[in-house]
Amino acid sequence: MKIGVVGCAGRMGQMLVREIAATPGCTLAGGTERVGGPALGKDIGTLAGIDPLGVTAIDDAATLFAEADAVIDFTSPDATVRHAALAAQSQTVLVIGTTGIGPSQQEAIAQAATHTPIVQSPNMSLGVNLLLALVEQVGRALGDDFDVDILEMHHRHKVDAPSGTALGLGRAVAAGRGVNLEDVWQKVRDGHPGARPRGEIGFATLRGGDVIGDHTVVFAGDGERIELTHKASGRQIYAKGAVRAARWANDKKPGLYSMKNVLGM
Ligand SMILES: NC(=O)C1=CN([C@@H]2O[C@H](COP(=O)(O)OP(=O)(O)OC[C@H]3O[C@@H](n4cnc5c(N)ncnc54)[C@H](OP(=O)(O)O)[C@@H]3O)[C@@H](O)[C@H]2O)C=CC1
Ligand SMILES: O=C(O)C1=N[C@H](C(=O)O)C[C@H](O)C1
Repeated sequence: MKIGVVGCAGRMGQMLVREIAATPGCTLAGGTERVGGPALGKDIGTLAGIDPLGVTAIDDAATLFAEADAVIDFTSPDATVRHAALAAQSQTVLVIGTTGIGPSQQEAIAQAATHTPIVQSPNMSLGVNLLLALVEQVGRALGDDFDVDILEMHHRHKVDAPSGTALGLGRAVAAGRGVNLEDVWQKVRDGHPGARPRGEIGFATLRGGDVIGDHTVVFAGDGERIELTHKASGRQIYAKGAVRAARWANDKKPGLYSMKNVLGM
């Protein structure tokens, strides 16, 4: 299976190139970077810190989509929407890990998925997807007798907040309680917000250093507290999940899928 990587010089792009090169049955179809980017023309293996692969980074995503069976995208929301349109045009499988995607961008992705299989998840790791299932179950069992806040910490370079995973965890708790996250979320507390309303789902965002990704869901009741935590110690968990998703989607009908589908959860 030929897999392409858009944003191949990024933190996740490099990890994906390494993962694809090491996966039997997969070959690298190529990689892109943005127009004018410093990685253009460089070997994507060298960029990823492995032996040269004889494939250089290009800025023409349409060519990559035409050549690849699947493309993996961990870039930025605007770029992802353009890539989803190209995937629809060429009917290429697309795996989206990019977070910080807004409602109108999400609609464009859903539209593209009517033409080709797209797997989208804010976190491709097995552990976080298990955590999503657990917090939905705990949210359902405890209801709003317990207050829920979601804490996340990431490296200093991260540009979106709260993280896509934190929002996904909030959505899972809300689903367990039978409410919409958007009706109950509190993404920032500042000044004099007053006492906590019943049913609120809060978020706390920490940024610093080289933290890869920590998430904790706190269920705080009277006299007791449950905390469910996931800590990533390497980015390979995300790359492994994304390559697995690309291979899984290869024989699927057009549609918008999640890691839940890929993992059969
Ligand atoms: N779902 C998951 O499991 C995970 C998701 N993520 C998400 O993935 C995204 C990327 O994260 P990360 O790798 O750390 O970020 P990086 O900034 O390191 O990588 C993004 C790369 O995409 C490039 N890029 C931007 N626009 C384009 C374009 N139009 N065409 C081609 N390349 C482009 C960037 O280039 P330039 O630097 O020039 O802008 C950069 O090289 C984030 O949204 C992050 O939250 C991260 C880890 C796991
Ligand atoms: O930007 C990151 O690094 C990560 N982003 C994803 C998110 O926003 O949840 C997943 C992971 O936590 C790493």
